[in-house]
Parts: sequence; C-alpha cells; structure tokens
Amino acid sequence: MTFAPNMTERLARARADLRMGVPVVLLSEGPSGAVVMAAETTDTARLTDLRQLGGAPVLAITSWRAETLRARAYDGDLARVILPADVGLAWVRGIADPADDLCQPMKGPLRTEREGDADLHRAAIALAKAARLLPAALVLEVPDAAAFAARNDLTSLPASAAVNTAFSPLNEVISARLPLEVSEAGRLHIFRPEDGSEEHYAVEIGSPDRQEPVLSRLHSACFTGDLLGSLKCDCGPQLRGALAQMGAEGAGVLLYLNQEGRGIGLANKMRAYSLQDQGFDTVEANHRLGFEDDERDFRIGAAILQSMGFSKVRLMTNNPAKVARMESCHLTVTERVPLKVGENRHNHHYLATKAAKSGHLL
Ligand SMILES: Nc1nc2c(ncn2[C@@H]2O[C@H](COP(=O)(O)OP(=O)(O)OP(=O)(O)O)[C@@H](O)[C@H]2O)c(=O)[nH]1
Ligand SMILES: [Zn+2]
Repeated sequence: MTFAPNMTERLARARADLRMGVPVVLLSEGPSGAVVMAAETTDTARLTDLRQLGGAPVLAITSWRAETLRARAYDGDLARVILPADVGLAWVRGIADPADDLCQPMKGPLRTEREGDADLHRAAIALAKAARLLPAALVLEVPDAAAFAARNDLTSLPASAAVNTAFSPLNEVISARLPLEVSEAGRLHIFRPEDGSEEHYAVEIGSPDRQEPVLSRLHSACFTGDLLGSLKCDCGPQLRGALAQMGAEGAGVLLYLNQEGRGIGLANKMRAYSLQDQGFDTVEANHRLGFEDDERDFRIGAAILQSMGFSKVRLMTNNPAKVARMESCHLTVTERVPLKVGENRHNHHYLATKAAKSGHLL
C-alpha cells in the first residue's frame, strides 16, 4: 500500500510523538519489543499506565549521565536504571535532568540492569536525542509489542531503524536573490531533508567558480549568538565576519546549519548554560546532560556543498575536526582559513575550553 508511511516517515512520527509525550513502540527481532516514553515529556498519567502494564520499567540514560549519577553502566554507552516501585515523575525527571544535581545530590544509590541486551534502550535514547529532548527514556518490554502498538494506536518501528539511521538526502526547495549588506550579489538557497528534520540554508555570495576551491563557512545555528548578540560565545562575530570576507572577496558560500547547540537543540543548550552558571565548562555541561560534547552531523554540510556543485573548499574554521569531517565526506579542503573574531571577557573561558578539550586552534 503506497499510502502507508515508510520507515523514514515512521521515524519522523516517532520523534514528534516523543516530543508531545506520546509513547512509541520499538520492536526487536521476533514478537517482543518495548513501550518507550521520553523522560522529559511523559506525564504522571502515562507513567501510571506504564506501571499498570506490569513488568519492570527501566530508565535508560547514557553512560555520561550515569557517570555523574554514579550508576554502573553495564551496557557500555548506556545504563538501564531500575525504576524503584515507590517513585514518581519527579524522580524520573531528577535522573534525566541534571538541573538540581548540586542542590539534591543524593539521587542514589541507583540499581542498574546487567542481564539481557540493551538494543531497545539504545534505540530509545537515539530517538530522544533525535527529538532534541534530554537523552533519557522510560522503557518497558512487552511481549506482543506490534499488537500492543496497534491496540493503542501508537507509532511502532524496528529498534534498528532508530539506531542505524541512514544519512537522509536533502533537496533544494527554492533559491532566490537576496541582496545583503556585504554583497548585493547574494542568493539564499533552502534545503529540505527527506527525513522530516530541520531545513538548512546556503547563502551564496557572487557566482563562485565550481571548478575552483570556494571560500566557505559551515555555521551551526546559534540563536543566542547570531541573533541576540550573546557574549557567551563567538558565533555572531564569526557569522558576520565570514559573510564580510566573502563579500570582500566577491564570492563564497555560507551554510547555515540548523544544528543549534552543537546538535542538542536550543532548550538543551539553555540547560547547558544553566549548568555553566553552576561552574561547569561547555564540555562538562554537555556530558552532565548525557550528551557527547558535539552531536552535530557534518555530512549535511558536505552534501549541500556537493549538491551545489562544489568539490573543493577553503574552509573558514578554527575547528580541525570540521576539516577532517569534510575530507572524510570527499570534499577537498585546500586551505583552512582561520576565523578568530569576537573574543570578550565572557567567552574567554569558553574559547579556552574548546581549545583545550575540543582541539580548536587559538
Ligand atoms: N551545547 C552547547 N552548544 C554551544 C555552546 N556555545 C555555543 N554552542 C553552539 O555551538 C555551535 C557553534 O560551535 P563552535 O564550537 O563555536 O564552532 P565550530 O563550528 O565547532 O568551530 P568554528 O568553525 O571554529 O567556529 C552553535 O551551534 C552554538 O549554538 C555551549 O556552551 N553548549
Ligand atoms: Zn554561539
């Protein structure tokens, strides 16, 4: 039946469901599977419903979060925290969200599962991350999972589809002339991924020769820095500095990638900022939330440049990892063009941390 959603479309539905607090069902090989609810968005009524199904619900968290909570992560990259019988939603949120870690340090001792495999739990965390929620999910295994999903009108999909997400192709929707302060010869291109995730933009300045290395910048969205003039980072000055240089040279491409907060989303970035106010640095804050320090997918940038006809770039960045990622995507980086602007007393420590921990060049 061609009207039925394919796997990619089901995945997009599952992300939307989790964001609204609607459970989804992940299927393993065979009849079993699990009901999954994002810790951040579930409510008391659904938690009660989950408990009434019987069995032993667990709260899946990443090993980063487990480390902070002193919980044993027997599954390597994640831990399955056993839900005590007498706890409610506040407990679940407290495990998922580090906001109150310092004022309420006694969250444990937490017991974690070591028997059985964690494939469903890994998929649940991947889905929560893809939904830009805290990476923590309630997981309850149920025997006839597909039937359970059908009975309750829940989105279901194989767990493997949530983990091994193939790179989604992007298509250009439209481009239009956009005169800019830095160059009247501006053009904005809109790219839409086929998997229903955020659109990304390319600002083309002038008419760059497709046979020559193009001056380019892969800029990750930073609402606070780009729009509000936040002094906590260097994003705004980098954005404007890159465009200014492209305008001065008469050609270039700036990709504006909607990977806010290094791919964790704006709400989680603000959680990270709140932790930074408690004394943690930018990398530690991501880890305490349960994220890697950088969750971006740079294949998106490479794919957009390639679809625009570019194969060689002069990349404006201080981040050597970006250069390596572009080259692994078969884009030749002929030159790394430093972009050192916007240092101030508020972001000095942030920039120093990126240099020390993420390999950024000062
Ligand atoms: N999670 C998190 N994201 C941040 C923080 N500060 C800025 N960001 C995000 O980081 C991204 C910019 O990344 P940067 O590391 O500054 O730059 P980069 O792109 O890796 O390297 P450059 O090309 O040299 O700028 C944007 O998506 C910002 O929203 C923070 O403290 N925590
Ligand atoms: Zn920023």
